[in-house]
Amino acid sequence: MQSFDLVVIGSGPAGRRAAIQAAKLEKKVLVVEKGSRVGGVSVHTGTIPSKTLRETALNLTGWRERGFYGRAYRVKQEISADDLRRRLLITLDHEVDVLEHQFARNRVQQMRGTATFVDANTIDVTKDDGEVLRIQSRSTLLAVGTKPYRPSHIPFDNSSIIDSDEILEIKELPRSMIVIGAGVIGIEYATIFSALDTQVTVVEPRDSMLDFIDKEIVEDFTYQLRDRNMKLIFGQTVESVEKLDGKARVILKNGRCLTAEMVLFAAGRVGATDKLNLAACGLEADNRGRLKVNPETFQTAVPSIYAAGDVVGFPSLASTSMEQGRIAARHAVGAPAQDPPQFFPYGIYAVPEISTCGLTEEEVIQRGIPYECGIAHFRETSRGHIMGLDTGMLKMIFSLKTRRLLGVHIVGEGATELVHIGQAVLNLKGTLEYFVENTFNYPTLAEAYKIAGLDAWNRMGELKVEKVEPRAAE
Ligand SMILES: Cc1cc2nc3c(=O)[nH]c(=O)nc-3n(C[C@H](O)[C@H](O)[C@H](O)COP(=O)(O)OP(=O)(O)OC[C@H]3O[C@@H](n4cnc5c(N)ncnc54)[C@H](O)[C@@H]3O)c2cc1C
Ligand SMILES: NC(=O)c1ccc[n+]([C@@H]2O[C@H](COP(=O)([O-])OP(=O)(O)OC[C@H]3O[C@@H](n4cnc5c(N)ncnc54)[C@H](O)[C@@H]3O)[C@@H](O)[C@H]2O)c1
Repeated sequence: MQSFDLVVIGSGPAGRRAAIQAAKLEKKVLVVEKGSRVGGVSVHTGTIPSKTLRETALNLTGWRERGFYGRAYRVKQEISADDLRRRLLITLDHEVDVLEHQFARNRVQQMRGTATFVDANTIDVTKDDGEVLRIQSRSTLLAVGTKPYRPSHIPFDNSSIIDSDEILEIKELPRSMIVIGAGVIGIEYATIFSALDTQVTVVEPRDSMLDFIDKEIVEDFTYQLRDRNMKLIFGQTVESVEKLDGKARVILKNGRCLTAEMVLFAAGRVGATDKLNLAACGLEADNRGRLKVNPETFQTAVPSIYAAGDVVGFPSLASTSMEQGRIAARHAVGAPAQDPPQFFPYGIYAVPEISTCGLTEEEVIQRGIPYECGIAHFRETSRGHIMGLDTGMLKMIFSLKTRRLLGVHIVGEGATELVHIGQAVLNLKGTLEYFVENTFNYPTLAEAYKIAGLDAWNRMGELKVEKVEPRAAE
């Protein structure tokens, strides 16, 4: 029986980063992956495919040029599902190739099959042909991720009623679509298909969407979606979903009946822990298949077993999963990592993008911190004029007492890139003066930071600097 210092189950962002980190520390590492290719949800059905689809949709529709040439402008008149898929396959091949090369360079061993616990340090790997290999692990990292939540009362048919994995396989672009669930996945796909001129309706049981985002940003975003004729139905629960002559019908609890060519059910995800036989190692998942860990070490209740990535719940991002995997691996092999910086960014690749880092205005109020905001609209920047942008805004929140940046919130073109300037200032504990006193490239959208900084400065006034007596020459 082969034995390893660290066995990583799952090759998504958490597993991949963990395996390479442990290998760099000269440990014997094995990655077990049940999928046909390494990369996890992130590469095959999640982050990379959805972002590639978004980029293709924006390029082929000419979306970014519509500010100049009008809403009817298109780069390609008839866009097919194959047009969208073509770029996807090239991107995915490249991602897998890079990852396999990383594993090979770092001598991370790989095994294809489904991992199941025999006991806390023994794992069976069942291959596709039924062969079972037994391995021994000093430590194990569960980086098994999640899969779409598919309740039994929804008649999924992989054609007109689908989940977010199946959307990548559609044969034709639907003319109309109902998206159930206004979470990040639902909203990203809803806005991408709306950009492709699909008539989109979103149904969400809560009274609003994206509750963890600053309310003012969500309001601006919501206005933009409604302005382009997307239907957003909040506070309504779905009673039933039915197939209907090649279409689908969604009946809401209030009696409203919606019909569309396609329904995307995007009401959350569940941890992929069902195949692990957790009972054999003394662990138990919650009712959504998720595992509890120590948030500093990612150790589960069983000391030699760690869990990281989506299987441990919020924030469920590829970016944070990688970092969690790295921290877990270091702890598992006895080389603990330093605490990560306090603030990480969150990027929602909807059309338009949203990105945020630090506290929202609602959180600042809740904590009783005296504050002031500065806002810039992209149309106030010269780069915005050049790009034909009439939407997009950047908001910063500052402490009145310390003048430190507390949060940065952006909606609009380039938001997910722009946010990193604010993130750096936040984590380096910078103040309003950084934005007011620094020179930014011109013309850029980053100039919005300067404009928002000046907007806050106009309300907060000058920094009161006590006069310092010049020191005598030493
Ligand atoms: C549609 C969509 C869009 C997203 N967009 C973004 C985005 O823009 N930015 C972002 O940061 N995040 C995004 N995410 C989230 C991101 O994909 C996840 O946070 C990330 O993939 C989680 O990584 P992970 O390592 O936890 O596991 P995953 O990527 O979920 O990978 C888990 C792997 O474990 C394998 N596995 C499971 N069980 C077993 C077993 N028993 N034996 C062997 N192998 C097993 C699976 O086959 C899978 O390959 C998106 C997710 C989705 C679904
Ligand atoms: N850009 C990104 O970073 C990105 C993109 C996509 C996904 N993700 C991650 O993937 C995770 C999963 O995303 P998600 O959108 O599937 O889940 P989610 O939990 O974010 O959203 C699910 C939504 O569905 C609604 N809902 C729940 N039950 C419902 C029901 N029965 N009927 C109708 N609506 C219902 C919820 O109120 C919620 O708004 C997220 O945590 C997110 O962080 C990240």
